[in-house]
Amino acid sequence: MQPERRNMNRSQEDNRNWNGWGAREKRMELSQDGAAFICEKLGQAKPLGVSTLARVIAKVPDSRLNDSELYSTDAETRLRHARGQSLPDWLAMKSGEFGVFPDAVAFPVSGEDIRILMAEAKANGWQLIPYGGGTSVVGHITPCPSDKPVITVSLTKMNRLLELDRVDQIATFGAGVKGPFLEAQLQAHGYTLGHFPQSFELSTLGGWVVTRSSGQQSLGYGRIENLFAGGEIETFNGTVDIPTLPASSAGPDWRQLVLGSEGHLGILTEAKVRVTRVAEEEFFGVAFMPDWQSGIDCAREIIQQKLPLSMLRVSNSEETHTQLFLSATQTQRSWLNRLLSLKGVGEGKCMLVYGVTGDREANRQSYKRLKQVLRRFRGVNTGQRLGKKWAHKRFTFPYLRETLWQMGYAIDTLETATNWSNIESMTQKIEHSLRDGLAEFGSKVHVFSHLSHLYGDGASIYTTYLFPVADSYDETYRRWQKLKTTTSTLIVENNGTISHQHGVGSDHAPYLAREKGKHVMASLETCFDYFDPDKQLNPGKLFKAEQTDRVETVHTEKEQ
Ligand SMILES: Cc1cc2nc3c(=O)[nH]c(=O)nc-3n(C[C@H](O)[C@H](O)[C@H](O)COP(=O)(O)OP(=O)(O)OC[C@H]3O[C@@H](n4cnc5c(N)ncnc54)[C@H](O)[C@@H]3O)c2cc1C
Repeated sequence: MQPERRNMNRSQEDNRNWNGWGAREKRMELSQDGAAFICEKLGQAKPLGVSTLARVIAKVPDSRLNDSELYSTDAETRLRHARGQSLPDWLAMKSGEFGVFPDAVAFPVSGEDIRILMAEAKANGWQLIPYGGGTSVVGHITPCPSDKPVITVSLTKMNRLLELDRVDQIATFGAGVKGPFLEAQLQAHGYTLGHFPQSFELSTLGGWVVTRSSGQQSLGYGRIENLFAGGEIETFNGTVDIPTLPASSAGPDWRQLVLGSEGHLGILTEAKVRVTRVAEEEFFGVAFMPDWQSGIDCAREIIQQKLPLSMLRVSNSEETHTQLFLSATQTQRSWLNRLLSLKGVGEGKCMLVYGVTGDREANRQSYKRLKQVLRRFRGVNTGQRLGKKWAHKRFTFPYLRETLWQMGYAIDTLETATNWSNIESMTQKIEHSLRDGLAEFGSKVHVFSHLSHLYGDGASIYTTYLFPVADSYDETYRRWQKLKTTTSTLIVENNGTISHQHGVGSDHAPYLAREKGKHVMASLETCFDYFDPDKQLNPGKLFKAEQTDRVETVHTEKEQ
């Protein structure tokens, strides 16, 4: 590895907020109306003081590693790779109380660099944390306290399109490529991956694969598990080449183990993905349903009829109300309300956003059928104007987090997936659990949900919640923990998955055994041990050693 590889491209690093989301120069402002709406819902709040970068750099302890050309031990670089984007990560970054830092950060440029690093790690007992874009919201990349040195391995320099096979429609990328650069490289050749998570700006292909990510247009393009065709993963037991077979009945599919492996199995260096030609036409539109139940029923009908849309999401009435306050002026809201009430859609209205992607003639047919179904469920289609607005802002919403933080409000999300027959009841339970969760502290929580990804047999429920920060970071964390624990327990106890798209990391690890059962947990651990016998890869995530008691208890309940 060459010495110049040690330090990150400083301009790229410096442009990113060190203690929040995204690029430093970007913001999402809240209108006066929007701010008043939040204050009305949650009461006035007092923001917490925020630490400075210089103060945190001064707190970074000396690295336990000697200088080497394999990695950088620079304090600021270590700090910038110590945390992801969960609410606990935000509290740590804003307060400056990071807790644990990696001892070094490596910036390999090839699979060979990673093999060398892993050989050294094996010989010296170092722990390695693979790092994509650092957008995890469940504590995937935060180092756990350890008596062994910890190196975070950033894939950021492995970001090129290495091959585009037009016959097979398979593209090979360095796994560290971020969303915009991946699409730019593909679209230059007339292709797209079509994977657009809301974190698109910063998250990477490797991160998407190993966390089983889902993009906003998964309805049309498929989730990442449909797009991931194969590639190369470096493990402590050697390189594993995953072939790109279109289909196979030759035993279990190894790709399925890489998907969701969360940096435990090895480091994905190259990912081969199934791409499609850029569509002739794409548009987004918005309809309003009279109430939540008709929104759910209409969405289910669209999906079960297999109407070929690329996206569909339905907000409940609280989310619809909130979105309109945050993004539309009073004049726009009155105009919309008047129009909708003339057509029989009133107070309980629910917003349904759809995407149509394909060739013009096919789109025309899909759109015609969509409008028929909407009418059957008494929906009012407002066409593409609001859809364009949605598409324009689809990746900017995360910037609102900083604006709200500066007003004294914390924001977080929870997500699950469950069968259609359980959707209504599950949404109610989640919202109820969050809304009343801080009553004992006299604190309000504003909660709203949407169905974000839809399937023939069910859907994912994505819930956003906001609450005023308490008068200290510790107390704010305790309140978040209470909301998270109570609601996560409720989800797994009511036939929901602990995560539809964010993965397990450390925050969801305590609930995994409930979902998988004892035998699956044990066999997964055994398999991972084969590739990482000394547990050097991202320890403390996915499986939590200290959760053994809970795992046993939960298992006994489940398997009896
Ligand atoms: C504002 C916001 C919006 C989001 N929206 C969505 C969404 O719409 N859909 C969605 O699915 N998720 C979403 N997420 C969650 C997050 O973006 C995803 O989990 C994403 O897949 C993480 O990718 P990353 O490159 O940032 O990975 P990181 O956060 O860097 O790492 C995540 C995990 O992957 C491992 N890892 C990363 N790269 C590799 C590699 N090459 N080899 C082996 N292991 C690796 C890490 O060790 C870690 O365990 C959102 C997050 C935020 C903050």
